[in-house]
Amino acid sequence: MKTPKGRSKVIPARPETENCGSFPKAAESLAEIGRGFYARGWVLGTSGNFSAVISRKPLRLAITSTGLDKGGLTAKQFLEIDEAANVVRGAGRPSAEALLHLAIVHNAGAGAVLHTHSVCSTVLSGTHARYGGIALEGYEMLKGLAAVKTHKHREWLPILENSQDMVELADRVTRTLRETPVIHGFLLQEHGLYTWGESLAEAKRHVEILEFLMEVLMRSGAAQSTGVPDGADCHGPVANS
Ligand SMILES: CSCCC(=O)C(=O)COP(=O)(O)O
Ligand SMILES: [Zn+2]
Repeated sequence: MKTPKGRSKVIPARPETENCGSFPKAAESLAEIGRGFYARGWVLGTSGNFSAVISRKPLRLAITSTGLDKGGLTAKQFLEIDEAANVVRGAGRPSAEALLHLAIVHNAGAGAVLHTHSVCSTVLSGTHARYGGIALEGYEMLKGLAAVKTHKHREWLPILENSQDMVELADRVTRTLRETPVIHGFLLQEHGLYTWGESLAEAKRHVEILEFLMEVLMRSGAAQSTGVPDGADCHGPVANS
């Protein structure tokens, strides 16, 4: 590309290429993030899975093996997979949800994909399933999502019906991402949260922001319905007779 003065313009590397090129480095960073999420209670009981793009052409992901306790996650427990979820480095089976990671990488341009199973995402994805998603609006923390500049932003977190058929589910994930390209994550009903980012750091931030906002929603609901005496209105409890 030429500048108006005819000089070649240096195009900065896209942040999404940040993870590329080093499987060991990506696995190390993902393992550290996974242990942190376990400590927060977001990936208990072997739940959750994590991946990062390490090469785009050909497509290669570092991804967790299936069935791991995330509390002691290490870099050695990661596998390298290709665009069809075949293992090309390491021994073992990749996450059962690898096809969802690939669908997100393909259709959201993600450089990293993180999946958590917090109590809040599990509860809210059930209570809000009949609305098709959760609208998050008015919170300063929304500005932690990529490209969001104001608390007035309305973030739509779609809820997809859960399934054990990963081919079918990956297909619905793909359709959701094509139909609503502005989202930063989605919920699987009574299952958990998927979010992603151009870089691993961005994906981690998105988990923290979305988990925070879901916890706020849960606690706000509880705050409104607990400690309020029967028959009370917003001016206080009814007088004792
Ligand atoms: C008790 S976790 C059930 C499976 C699941 O939803 C999950 O996130 C972990 O699956 P993986 O195959 O990645 O271990
Ligand atoms: Zn899961």
